[in-house]
Amino acid sequence: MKRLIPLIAAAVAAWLLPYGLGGYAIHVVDVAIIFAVLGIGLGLAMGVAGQINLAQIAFFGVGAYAVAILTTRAGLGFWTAAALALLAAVLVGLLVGLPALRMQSHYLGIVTLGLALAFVNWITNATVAGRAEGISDIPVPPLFGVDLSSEYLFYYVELVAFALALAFALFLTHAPLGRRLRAMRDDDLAAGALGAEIPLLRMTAFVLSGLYGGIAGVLYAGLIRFVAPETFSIANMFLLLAMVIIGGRRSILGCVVGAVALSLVREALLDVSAYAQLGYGTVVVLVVVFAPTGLAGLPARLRRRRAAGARAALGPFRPYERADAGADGDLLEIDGVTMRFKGLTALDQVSLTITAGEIRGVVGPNGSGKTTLFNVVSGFYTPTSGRILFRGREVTGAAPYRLSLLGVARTFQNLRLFGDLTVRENLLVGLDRTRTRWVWRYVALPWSVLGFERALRERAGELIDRFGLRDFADAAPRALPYGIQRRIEMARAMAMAPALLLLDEPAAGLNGEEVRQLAEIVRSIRDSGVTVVVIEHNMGLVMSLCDRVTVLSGGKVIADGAPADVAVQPDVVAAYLGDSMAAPSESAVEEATR
Ligand SMILES: Nc1ncnc2c1ncn2[C@@H]1O[C@H](COP(=O)(O)OP(=O)(O)OP(=O)(O)O)[C@@H](O)[C@H]1O
Repeated sequence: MKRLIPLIAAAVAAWLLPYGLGGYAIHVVDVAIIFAVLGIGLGLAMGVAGQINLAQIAFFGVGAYAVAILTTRAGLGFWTAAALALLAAVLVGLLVGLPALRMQSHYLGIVTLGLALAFVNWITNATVAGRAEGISDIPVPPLFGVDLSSEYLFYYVELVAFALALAFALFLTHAPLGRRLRAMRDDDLAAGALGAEIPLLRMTAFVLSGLYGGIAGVLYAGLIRFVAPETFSIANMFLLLAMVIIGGRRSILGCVVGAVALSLVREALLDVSAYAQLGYGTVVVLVVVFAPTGLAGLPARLRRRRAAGARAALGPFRPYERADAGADGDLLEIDGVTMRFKGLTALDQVSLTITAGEIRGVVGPNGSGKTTLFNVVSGFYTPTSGRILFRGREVTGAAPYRLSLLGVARTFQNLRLFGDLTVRENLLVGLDRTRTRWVWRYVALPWSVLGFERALRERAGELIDRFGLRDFADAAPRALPYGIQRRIEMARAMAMAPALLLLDEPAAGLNGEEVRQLAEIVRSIRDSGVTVVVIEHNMGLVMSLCDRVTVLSGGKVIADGAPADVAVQPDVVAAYLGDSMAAPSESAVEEATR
């Protein structure tokens, strides 16, 4: 109920607003709402999904021009034209999203800007689009006899459309899809390894942007009933960008506040518009430098600062239940895999088999190809030659998300936690095992998404307790000590309920006690029925933990067997281990397990 009160108050205030406004003021408000819808679309692509999109103004234009052309040239009714205009904007969103499959960051910025320029060029020169003069005489949208040529009445149409658009955007960003989009923004490699279909997610971001641009375009056509190229100019794209950056692109409400505020400021500064552009530019630079998360991000920044000071401790790990009968047979077969990078052969005809239920160590000197082996197995690289079979099924070259959904989980040597997601959200990304095509439910069955989210949160709570992370559940991981981050990464990998867990140097940076706890956790994971492969430089840990050890040197397997046997093989000793492993292995074991 407490939450409903501000919502009801806002709705009543919005409903009453036109009563206090003059004719020009209501026009300004109507335009501000359109920019707010555009801002939400841009925020979804740029802020939430991290896809630079300078074509938002073109999506807006496609929506508005499609209505204009279809009503005045093809004689369609306003709402039929509006539906087709939304479809057109979504399709253009898909088209503009295509380059995002291959390129990111500033390259994507340049390409989307190019596409926006191409659109302006087209509408300025095409006869069907009315060239520089634009298209006038767009019909008044009919609505059960309500006269929508009145800007006061059109305000209510906009208000309903805006409320729905805002509610849907907020719902998306707080649901599993939004979390995945944010995870992709933070680290697309890690998100892929956790089951996110990166190409489809990028397209989804642009489709959403297109849809919101289209809605804004339809509203604009209905309100102004005239379209001309200057409305969709690059200058206005930058104004839109300024709105979203100042408001806070990562927050949907921030985008709305920025859009409305700057629309009003723009009106106030109409007489000095030449200087106003300069002013927006300066404010944007100041915001980017001093408050990169915009106005909306300020409260969170302050809160986080306070949270960092709080005292919190890692709890004990609660072991998994033992699986009754462990699986047997070969889980992973690597068959003659070679991986070449230009002139360098990182893996050379590597063959090895991982049996279900074992803990396998992979050791070797720096640069011997261990991480490359993991990258090949988890789908980051497609091997130059050779085959990989997982549970008897060929998975050579399969995308990371596919392997993740099949049951391969991994951690990273240099920790790849999603820095802007909380610890709980990091685990939730791992727990979400759905495919992106599941997104139709967001439109058709939104309540089923809410139920799914509740179930995920319950399981996240259990995982947080099991890994002793209760005190940090709602903190940002990057503020936490290294040992805790490693524990979170392990929990996130286990959230995927994998059959095979690949751990890349899990003990790096840990102290003696943390290494002991790590060994306990890995054993418990194995006892629960998960097969573990661990790359490690800490020989004591390898000797005590692993059932078998594979030694790589120069990209080749030079030994494979029980730790004690491998440690004394002369070529292993010669290649890399020397006396660090062969002689004092027992004392090292003691040290690691003490
Ligand atoms: N994407 C890449 N492009 C070019 N060379 C690469 C790439 N990835 C790895 N290599 C090269 O392949 C070789 C093996 O690297 P890899 O990271 O697999 O070794 P490693 O055994 O994991 O080493 P470390 O113990 O230092 O992590 C190195 O010479 C490395 O420079």
